[in-house]
Parts: sequence; structure tokens; C-alpha cells
Amino acid sequence: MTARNITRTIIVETPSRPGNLGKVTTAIGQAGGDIGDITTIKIGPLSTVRDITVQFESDEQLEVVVRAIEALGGGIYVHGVSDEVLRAHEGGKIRMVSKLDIRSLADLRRVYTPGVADVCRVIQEEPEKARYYTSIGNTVAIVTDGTAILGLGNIGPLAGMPVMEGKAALFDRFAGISGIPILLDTSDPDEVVRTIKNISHSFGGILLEDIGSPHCFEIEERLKRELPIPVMHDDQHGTAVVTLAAAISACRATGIELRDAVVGQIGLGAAGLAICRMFMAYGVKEMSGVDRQAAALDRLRQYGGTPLGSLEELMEKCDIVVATTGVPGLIKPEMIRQGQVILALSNPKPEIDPVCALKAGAAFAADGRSVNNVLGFPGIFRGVLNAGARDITHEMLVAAAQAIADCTSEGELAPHPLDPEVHRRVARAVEQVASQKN
Ligand SMILES: NC(=O)C1=CN([C@@H]2O[C@H](COP(=O)(O)OP(=O)(O)OC[C@H]3O[C@@H](n4cnc5c(N)ncnc54)[C@H](O)[C@@H]3O)[C@@H](O)[C@H]2O)C=CC1
Ligand SMILES: CC(=O)C(=O)O
Ligand SMILES: [Mg+2]
Repeated sequence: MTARNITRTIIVETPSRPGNLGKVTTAIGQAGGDIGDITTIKIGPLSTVRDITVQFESDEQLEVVVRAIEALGGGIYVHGVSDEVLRAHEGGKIRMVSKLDIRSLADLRRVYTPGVADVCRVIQEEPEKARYYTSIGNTVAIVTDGTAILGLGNIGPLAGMPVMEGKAALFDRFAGISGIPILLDTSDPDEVVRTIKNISHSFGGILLEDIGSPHCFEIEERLKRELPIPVMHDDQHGTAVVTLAAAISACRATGIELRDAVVGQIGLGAAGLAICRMFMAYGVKEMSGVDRQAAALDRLRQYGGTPLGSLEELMEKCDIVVATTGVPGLIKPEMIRQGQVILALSNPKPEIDPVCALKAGAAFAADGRSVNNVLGFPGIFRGVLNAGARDITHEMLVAAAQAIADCTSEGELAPHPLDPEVHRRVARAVEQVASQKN
């Protein structure tokens, strides 16, 4: 069977004695399972039942893990394996709901016809009033063509829908913004730009998501130029913002001056090139990179970076390594140099597991789960929508990165994504810059 990343919850009962949970987690780890959350479901005098969420490479590995737990004996049982991820997706993750209760005929006439016609006329006379009398000012389109869904590649827009719904759920949760997924059945820049422009009246902003390189660059540039509302390609700039924040925090902790550090990038697609441009604009003098595509290396050169001959050379030379290739396990532990900062940002699996990188001598290491654009895009859009800004500028993105770095505790590379304060501070920082500009 093809290797894939699967998450399952294993329901395990152990005798209520110290040491049994340790035995179970050791058995899971030794069989290759990657443990996430552990939730205690029931503690009795004799036995304890826990849900243990584990990531696997394949169904075969799941079976090996379950057999390893069962082989422990001594009253340790596997009660079942549940696929909570699929269960959570049944019926989708988002829905449109009415903010108003419609119980009486008076409600109906206010919300709908005939009352609504008055509001239509107000907007017809003064189109800018749509911002106040409709949901447009708080609604962002989340647009994909399905060509670079996480690191899964060109799996098409329909298969990418769960990611788009996820982004919409995050917009709602962290910024109170309605995100509407839009799946495009074309990757042709002319068609994509035309389609988005034709539907743009419905939205206060456009978040481009998981659109692969190089066509993402032209699409974003043209939309930014031609639309009067904020447009941002998340995989480029959302990622660049959180990566800069992580690098600022790593340098603060290690005493390295970021601007003088040698930064190396593995993978120069949408995320990689935007990170390069962001770091250079921040003042980093030396950016190097590798990519399997010559055209990507040409683009790096064009932005002032230096293509290197091999991954090994890059790992040897650089103080900070940022990987955005989508290739799990590309960085081998023996390539890590003592004291390096490793940001292996590919999802759903990183180029090297951070624990492995730290064991191999890295001073700091993180993957795409913790250094993730979820720390950036909700607050960035909240900020520009609050300010009524027509664009998202480089200065706003740097302000967002600094806000994230300021929220990061000492010794960490990124703040906790569920901390509402992070999203509030990003929004405030972006709104401040946007308001100065207006
Ligand atoms: N942590 C985060 O917040 C984010 C992580 N990412 C991750 O970054 C990865 C790339 O995403 P995009 O930039 O949107 O895709 P992309 O398709 O635009 O870029 C990938 C680049 O990696 C290069 N590449 C692939 N295999 C390589 C190899 N073996 N050696 C050197 N270069 C190689 C490709 O030629 C391409 O230029 C994905 O896994 C994605 O999940 C992307 C955005 C946000
Ligand atoms: C996080 C994200 O946007 C990605 O991996 O593509
Ligand atoms: Mg993405």
C-alpha cells in the first residue's frame, strides 16, 4: 500500500498503576507511531481508559502499533481504533447561518422583501454603503485551483476543499471573518484572474490558497494591481510572515544577528520564494537556495539570492535552513550542523522531524505544524478589513511578523496558535500600519 499520513485514535485500557501509560507510549513509539494528544476518558480504581491520537505512515504501521500494544499483556487492552479526523469532516466543517431570527411575518418583511428593497436602493445610490449594510466587508474568498494542496501536490480543487474549509474555520475562530471557499476548475492565469474579478464584488478580500508556482506569482500580482480590495496568497506571504517571526525569535535566543546570518532555503516555490523576498527586504544579506527546477533557481537569482550546487552544500554552509519542498524526510540527521536553526515547514510531514533535528545537533528546530501561516492570515485580514485598506503591503506583513515574534516566549520559535492574543496583536499591528497609510 502507498505510504500516506493517517491519524487515528487508539482507545487503550491499562491497569490503574503507575508505569502502564509509559509502557504503551514506548510500544507506540518503537513501532513507529507519532503520538499527538492523550486524553483520559475514565479513571477507575482498577483500570484507566485513554484516547491516544497517533499519526502513521500507512495502514500497515497502524496494525503493527496495535499489535505491539496488545503484546504488552498485563491487563493492557486496545478497545478500538477510531478515525476521528474523518468523523470530524462528515458533512463538512462550515456552514452559512443567519444572524437574524426569522419568526414573525414582520421579521420576514424586514429581512426579505419588501423591506430589503430599501436597502438595495441605498446601496444603488451609494455603493460604498454595501460595506455597512451587507456582510461583504467581513467576508473573504478562499480561492484555490488545487495545484499545490499542502505538500500533497496537484490533487485538484475538489480534493483540496477540506483544507479550504479548514482555513474558513480558522478565519471564523481567530478573526471573526466569514471565509467562503471557491474551487476553480482552471489554472490558466487569464481565466483565474477574470473569474476572481467577476466574483470579487461579493468579498472584502481575497485569500489565494494552495495555488502552485510559478503561476501563483502572476495571478497574485495581477489581482493586487487590478482589484480595489486586499489580496494575499497565503502560501507566499502568510508563510513568509511566520517564518520571519520564527527566525527573529531563534536569533534572539541564540544571539545571532539575523541580518548577518547565512540563510539557506530548500524549495523555492510559492512559500520559498516569498520567504526569500521577505528576508531580503528585512535586511538579511545572504540568502542561498536549492530547488530541483532551474526556473526556480533563476527566480532566486533575480531576487538577489545565490543558488547552491547541492542540498549537502547548503546544509554545510547555512546558519538558518528553511525547507518548503513538500518532500518528507528530505533532510537527513547527518546533514545537520551543530547549532543550526532548522525550519522544516512542509505539511503534512516535514523535511525532518524537529526532535530528530535537535538530537542531531540543531539549536532550534520546528515543523510546519508550529511555524504555520495560521498565525498570520486571520489577523492580517482582520487588520486590513478593520482599516478598510485596499491592499496588503510589505510594511503590514513585517508588522505582523514582529507582532508574532513579540508574542513568542523565550526558547520557543512560535506562539501557541490557539492563543487569541496573538491574532489580536497581529490584527492591531496590521491595522495600525494600514491606518497610517489611509
Ligand atoms: N508551514 C506553513 O505554514 C506552510 C507550509 N507550506 C508547505 O511548503 C511546501 C511547498 O508549498 P508551496 O511552496 O506552496 O509549493 P510549490 O509547489 O510552489 O513549491 C515547492 C517547491 O519545492 C521544490 N522541490 C520539490 N522537491 C524538491 C527537492 N527534492 N529538492 C529541492 N526542491 C524541491 C519544487 O521544485 C518547488 O519549486 C508544502 O509542503 C506546504 O505544505 C506552504 C505554505 C505554508
Ligand atoms: C499551511 C499551509 O497553508 C500549507 O501547508 O499549504
Ligand atoms: Mg497552503
